Amino acid sequence: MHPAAQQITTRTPGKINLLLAVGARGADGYHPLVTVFHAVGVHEDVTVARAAEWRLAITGPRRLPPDDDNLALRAGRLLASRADPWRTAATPRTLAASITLRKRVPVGGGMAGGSADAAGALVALARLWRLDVTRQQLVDLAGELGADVPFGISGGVAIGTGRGDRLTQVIARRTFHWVLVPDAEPLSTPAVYARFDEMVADGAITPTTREAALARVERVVTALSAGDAAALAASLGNDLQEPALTLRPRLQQVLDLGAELGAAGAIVSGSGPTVALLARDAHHAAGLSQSLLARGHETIVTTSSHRGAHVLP
Ligand SMILES: C[C@](O)(CO)[C@H](O)COP(=O)(O)OP(=O)(O)OC[C@H]1O[C@@H](n2ccc(N)nc2=O)[C@H](O)[C@@H]1O
Ligand SMILES: Nc1ncnc2c1ncn2[C@@H]1O[C@H](COP(=O)(O)OP(=O)(O)OP(=O)(O)O)[C@@H](O)[C@H]1O
Repeated sequence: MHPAAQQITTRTPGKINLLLAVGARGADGYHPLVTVFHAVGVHEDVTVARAAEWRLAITGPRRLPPDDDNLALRAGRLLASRADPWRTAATPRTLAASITLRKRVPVGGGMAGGSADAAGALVALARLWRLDVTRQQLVDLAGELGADVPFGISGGVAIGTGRGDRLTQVIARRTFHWVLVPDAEPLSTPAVYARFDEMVADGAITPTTREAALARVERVVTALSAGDAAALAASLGNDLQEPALTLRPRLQQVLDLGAELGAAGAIVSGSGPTVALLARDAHHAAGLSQSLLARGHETIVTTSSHRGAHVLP
């Protein structure tokens, strides 16, 4: 047997929602969703090392203070509290770790960066502690941390229902090219859902029924499997886009600019404020990015990512 690794690093993708159909708020405060998650190559790396007590450090181009509420720490503590049935002879008695996040996903950007950190921490710690736990058991635990966390583990393309945490994986090996435009200020996910509720109450928008949502999913999945960027662009949809735009009106200018510059499609990612522009190919993406940079916008050029949280060699 190999000696137990003292340090493990995982890599986990951020996401955009190709489709985000939102139903009416339920009694539990959550909205029933039908969504198509699409992982992109903007990654969070989570390094864990054996330690006597919990520690957190944050590095990388996107920063936030390393406080006790960080989702990666919450993930670690949750796994430690549930680990007993999964212990092996190689599992340390004290389950704590030092966690280092290398963040690349915009913070509070609607791309599930914090969720990716939690997903990456679960996979990394399960390996560090030599737990006999299945990926599905980790996915189930992930759902307790947040609606977007299970997808961080599975990655690729998945249809999400329930709170967005019940996943059905879609085989989609084609690669799509995206130019992401982050906004300087985060948007709060609960605030965007609350704005959705206000707009529903005002009659400005209507929640999407499950039947309507499933028909839209089919269009997205067909476009994905054909590798057809134009068809995918035509099938993109986000019910949180209007609420996000009323909270952050300047995002409309980015959407309009994307269309003007010839993006195949333009959508707010999840609860925003990051805008995702779909390009025809890598060359088109590079050109779009250049034009946006020349107009003073930050951009991230990326593609579909086919793997969820995985251990780096
Ligand atoms: C907008 C999305 O990113 C789309 O994938 C997700 O729905 C948000 O997922 P998340 O940030 O992991 O969400 P959680 O941390 O579970 O919940 C944060 C808050 O978002 C709202 N929320 C979330 C998911 C959902 N299906 N309905 C909701 O209303 C609730 O107000 C909740 O209190
Ligand atoms: N590891 C983390 N990385 C980023 N934010 C975190 C983390 N842990 C806790 N948070 C808190 O969660 C908030 C939102 O985080 P995140 O970057 O995941 O937003 P998001 O991408 O909009 O989320 P989602 O798309 O899942 O709704 C941050 O403003 C921060 O206060």
